[in-house]
Amino acid sequence: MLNKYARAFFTRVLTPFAALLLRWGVSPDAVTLIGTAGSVAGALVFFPRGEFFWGTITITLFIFSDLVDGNMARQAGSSSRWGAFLDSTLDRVADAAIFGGLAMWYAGTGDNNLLCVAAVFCLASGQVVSYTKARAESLGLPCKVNGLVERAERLVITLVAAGVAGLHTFGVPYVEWLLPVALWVVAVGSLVTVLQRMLTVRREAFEAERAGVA
Ligand SMILES: CCCCCCCC/C=C\CCCCCCCC(=O)OC[C@H](COP(=O)(O)OP(=O)(O)OC[C@H]1O[C@@H](n2ccc(N)nc2=O)[C@H](O)[C@@H]1O)OC(=O)CCCCCCC/C=C\CCCCCCCC
Ligand SMILES: O=P([O-])([O-])O[C@@H]1[C@@H](O)[C@H](O)[C@@H](O)[C@H](O)[C@@H]1O
Ligand SMILES: [Mg+2]
Ligand SMILES: [Mg+2]
Repeated sequence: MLNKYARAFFTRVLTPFAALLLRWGVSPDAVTLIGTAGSVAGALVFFPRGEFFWGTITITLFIFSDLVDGNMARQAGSSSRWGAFLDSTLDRVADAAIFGGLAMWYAGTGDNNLLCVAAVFCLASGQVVSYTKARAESLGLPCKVNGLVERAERLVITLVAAGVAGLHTFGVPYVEWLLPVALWVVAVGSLVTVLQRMLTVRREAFEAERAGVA
């Protein structure tokens, strides 16, 4: 949904910045790599210590690189299969660090086994959501449904909740429940998305076989 409705807005806003980076000689691959490194560092330095506010701010600053790298490649006319592979692969790394960092907090000082399980479930199911599409496409099937909770939704729900919950450290009351709620929403939403994509690919596979496509 966000991919469909918010992408045009962010493309307009980020295009001048992407053009500036190109003028400075920065490559899209460098932006992909630096953005991932910053997101991973923000997640693994701050989240396991329960510093959700600063973790979210750091990750948010770097994660927008995922919108900038493709924008740069398109402006430069250098979009490539390698770039697409690098972008998607490193997205998985950043996602693992974000939900892994939250799981580490709940497994340690956060001391909540159930929420640790929820965070691990978000990590695993998010990777499976992405895998369903990648594997379908490798088999020549389009996987035409994106589903309820794509990556942008998983990140926005989790990061908004983590950022606001982190204000608890500064004395803001009644905000810490937001992160647990977000984790359950993302967990259930990702499960629904996996099922939506699996059913779609099943139908597409049977239709392709009936039509005699190998
Ligand atoms: C009080 C609370 C306030 C809260 C405010 C919250 C506001 C929310 C703010 C922002 C919402 C942001 C939504 C963004 C949605 C955008 C949707 C979207 O586009 O999603 C997908 C993208 C990128 O996808 P992808 O990488 O596939 O696209 P590219 O454009 O890069 O194209 C890929 C192709 O490009 C080529 N290529 C790429 C790279 C390369 N090296 N070479 C290449 O050739 C190749 O052809 C590729 O195929 O974006 C995402 O998935 C990222 C989502 C970002 C999510 C932001 C999360 C931040 C949210 C909230 C933070 C709130 C902080 C609150 C703090 C609270 C304090 C009180
Ligand atoms: O499939 P998903 O994880 O919800 O969503 C993601 C897409 O929105 C994104 O464009 C792509 O670069 C990622 O690798 C990933 O596939
Ligand atoms: Mg990108
Ligand atoms: Mg990406």
